[in-house]
Amino acid sequence: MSGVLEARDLVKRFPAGRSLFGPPRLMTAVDGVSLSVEEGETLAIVGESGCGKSTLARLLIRLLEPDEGRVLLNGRDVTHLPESRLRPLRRALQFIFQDPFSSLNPRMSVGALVEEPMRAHGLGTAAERRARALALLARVGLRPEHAGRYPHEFSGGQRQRVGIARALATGPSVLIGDEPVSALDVSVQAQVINLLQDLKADFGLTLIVIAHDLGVIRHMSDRVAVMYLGQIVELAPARSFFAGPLHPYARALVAATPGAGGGAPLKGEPPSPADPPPGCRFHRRCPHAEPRCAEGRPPLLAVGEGRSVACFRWREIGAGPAAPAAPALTEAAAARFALYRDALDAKGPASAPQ
Ligand SMILES: Nc1ncnc2c1ncn2[C@@H]1O[C@H](COP(=O)(O)OP(=O)(O)OP(=O)(O)O)[C@@H](O)[C@H]1O
Repeated sequence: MSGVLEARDLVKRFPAGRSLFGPPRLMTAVDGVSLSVEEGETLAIVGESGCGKSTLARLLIRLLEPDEGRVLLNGRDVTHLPESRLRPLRRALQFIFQDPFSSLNPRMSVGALVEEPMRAHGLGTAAERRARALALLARVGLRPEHAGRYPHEFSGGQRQRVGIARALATGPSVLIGDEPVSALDVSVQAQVINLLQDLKADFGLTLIVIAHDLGVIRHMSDRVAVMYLGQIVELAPARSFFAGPLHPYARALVAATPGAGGGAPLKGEPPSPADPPPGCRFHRRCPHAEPRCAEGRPPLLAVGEGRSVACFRWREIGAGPAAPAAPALTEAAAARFALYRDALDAKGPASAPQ
């Protein structure tokens, strides 16, 4: 595997209101993130609301320009390419939005919505675009007659399928899903996750998935990056992460997952990114904190077996009482995944899923 997308020391600041005197205040939404997304993997980015997941994803696909650091696509520095030269990158990196309804133009038919990115990128003739749109709609489980209908005529799951077909239209190599299933009913979530998994295999895609739900992430990711207040605090293969996270924040996140059997709950709210604590940003909420944690920022260190952790005490914590293991999918959810797969095998993708 090689790095498709690489972040090097990315920093992104936003205005954080005005102070009475002096310059406008800034908050650092992404604070020194380095990361390599490997070809063909599914990388999950997790963390509490506001920790910078979406900002990081937007930096990676150059929907935002960083204040510091670099973004590399297939080894090429694309950090400061002007919009006029971002066309190939826009083709290669596509976004799946959380709320498919708000991301789809209600006045366009579904067929036209899937054709539009191809037209925008000057791909194929009108007939070729039409044929490809129909093929993509079929591939995501919609029928040819759906092409003439409008987004409001579809269920949430079907609209997300349209969003996925549209994202695939330009032949991207990387798909980024920002909470791609969190707006959907639980039963439909499983179908869309399985669809993404199948598409990933068929099209040789690399997936970056932002999600709150660790059950979803456990089911679909190869690696997990945990963010806290703009920084990555743990990066690990999903299997070892879910067998026992090392960073105290990651352990608390996993322990808080329904079905994980509890464990030390997270104390308090995350601090404001406009006024982060010194040292380790988690130390005020950390049950393992000691004085040095308030003084210096622990670096994200490789600790073997492809894992990295930003904690001075990871070794003692890892060797301590068993880490909370993330719950497996509930039996009901697992059965739904299996059912969906069976249905696809038996009838093909046009079996009108929700
Ligand atoms: N365009 C913007 N202008 C000002 N502040 C922003 C902007 N975008 C994000 N922020 C702030 O940056 C921080 C990180 O936001 P971001 O959306 O990246 O977090 P997140 O982890 O994706 O959160 P969520 O899970 O709630 O979407 C938040 O404090 C947010 O308010």
